[in-house]
Amino acid sequence: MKSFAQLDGVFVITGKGIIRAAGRYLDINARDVPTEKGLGGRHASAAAITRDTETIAVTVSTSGGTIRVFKDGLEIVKIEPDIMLVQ
Ligand SMILES: Nc1ncnc2c1ncn2[C@@H]1O[C@H](COP(=O)(O)OP(=O)(O)OP(=O)(O)O)[C@@H](O)[C@H]1O
Repeated sequence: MKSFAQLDGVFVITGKGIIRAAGRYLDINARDVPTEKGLGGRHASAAAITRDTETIAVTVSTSGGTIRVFKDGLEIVKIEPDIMLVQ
């Protein structure tokens, strides 16, 4: 998985956690999706695919490592890497 993560594009993972594909391009119209200022095409298309299909999308930003989860076209979780809680 680590080496496939080097590919451009997204992983497609089933609800049961099985990876179906890697390095896929999301061919979707992301123009009207509300994403945070400064985020690019990858985050917008991740949000858009959850608006148009029954999916969730998880992104890890290459600039800073912020993790976001999108559902129904909206960001529902945001985890900043410097606020990591260790139990
Ligand atoms: N619709 C898409 N499906 C899959 N990959 C995409 C899509 N749009 C952009 N990417 C890829 O994501 C990478 C980052 O693109 P971009 O900088 O526009 O996204 P970003 O949302 O700012 O993400 P990051 O914070 O990681 O840079 C690029 O290599 C680009 O090819």
